[in-house]
Amino acid sequence: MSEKLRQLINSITPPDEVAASAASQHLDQLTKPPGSLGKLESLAIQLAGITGVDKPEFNHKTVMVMAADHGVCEEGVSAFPAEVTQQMLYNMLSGGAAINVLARHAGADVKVVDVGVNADVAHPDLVSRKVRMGTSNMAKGPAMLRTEAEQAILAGAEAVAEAFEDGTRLFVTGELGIGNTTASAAVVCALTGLEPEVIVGRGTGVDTAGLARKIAVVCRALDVNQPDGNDALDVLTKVGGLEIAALAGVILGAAAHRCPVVLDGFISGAAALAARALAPASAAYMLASHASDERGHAAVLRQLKLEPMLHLDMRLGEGTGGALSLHLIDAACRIMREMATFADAGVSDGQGAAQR
Ligand SMILES: Cc1cc2ncn([C@H]3O[C@H](COP(=O)(O)O)[C@@H](O)[C@H]3O)c2cc1C
Ligand SMILES: O=C(O)c1cccnc1
Repeated sequence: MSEKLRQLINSITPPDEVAASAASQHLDQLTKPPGSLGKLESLAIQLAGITGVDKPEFNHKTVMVMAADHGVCEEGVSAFPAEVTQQMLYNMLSGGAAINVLARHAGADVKVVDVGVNADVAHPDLVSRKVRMGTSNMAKGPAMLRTEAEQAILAGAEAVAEAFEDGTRLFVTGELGIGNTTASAAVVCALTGLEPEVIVGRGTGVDTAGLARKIAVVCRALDVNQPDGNDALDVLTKVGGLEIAALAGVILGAAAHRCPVVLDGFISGAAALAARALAPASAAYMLASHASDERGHAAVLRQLKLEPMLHLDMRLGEGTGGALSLHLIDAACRIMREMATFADAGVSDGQGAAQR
């Protein structure tokens, strides 16, 4: 492992327990029965611990979209052709993709990073950090070199560092890459030991024959490459994707900067498992936005011990579920800052009353 990656991993420290406990005490003084705001309360406490500020406010949020192509597409694992990655990339750079709309609606920026799109893409708003022109077909051999997986992780972490310099204090994981639900499924199976039959899903919507082909391809990729489940870098190298590795870097980078990182769907979940394996302390900085309809996502969230905020039957990726959950994060922060306490409002608290 490179010195740079080791330094990144070592710079991640546990959240601030003092700020988390101050947030918890503040919540109990607000004019409501204790705990009655449910998950908004645990969210507020987690955000305080992450930032070290008892009443945090996130004025600058960024969806980090990592984009790359997949050699495994030649096995017929997606309902869409591989060129859609570059076509959608231009759509996203023009502001017309779902993530552009939902990020605008939530007041967040979108930063698009090319870590491995199989085309020369040039656009003033595109961050070009191309490691290579897409992965090799993992059904036939390793998807990439170990050094390339490391380079992709660092590209994600460096994109976070730049956004942090520009003022971003909360990150959302997003991605684009036709074929990436296949690579993500292989990563999840390799890291957790779960069977492809329970993890591989329909992605963009392959039919039943396509699903069977996808499962067989993931089985073959695991068999051919024998990734070491105890070595996340080996897993990303052999059956991963450049954008999946870069997303692991986004997560590690956010944790290193003590910023919350909101996970989107299945692909983000695979990256989160890899990030946690590389740096267990990063787990405390993760928030699960939604439960994706992709088969396997529920198992990924169980492995990560995360509960999703939203259940909207979405299965798009790009960071769309993450962007929607920002409304709840902002709501939790406003509760902390704006709600009156029992003392402020002259409302009797439950202390003197008969216990329920
Ligand atoms: C038009 C379009 C827009 C998308 N935006 C995100 N994805 C999502 O679907 C792809 C993964 O699914 P699979 O593994 O089945 O190829 C990724 O690009 C992911 O970001 C899209 C897919 C399509 C077709
Ligand atoms: O859950 C996701 O992130 C997802 C599911 C299907 C296709 N693309 C992304």
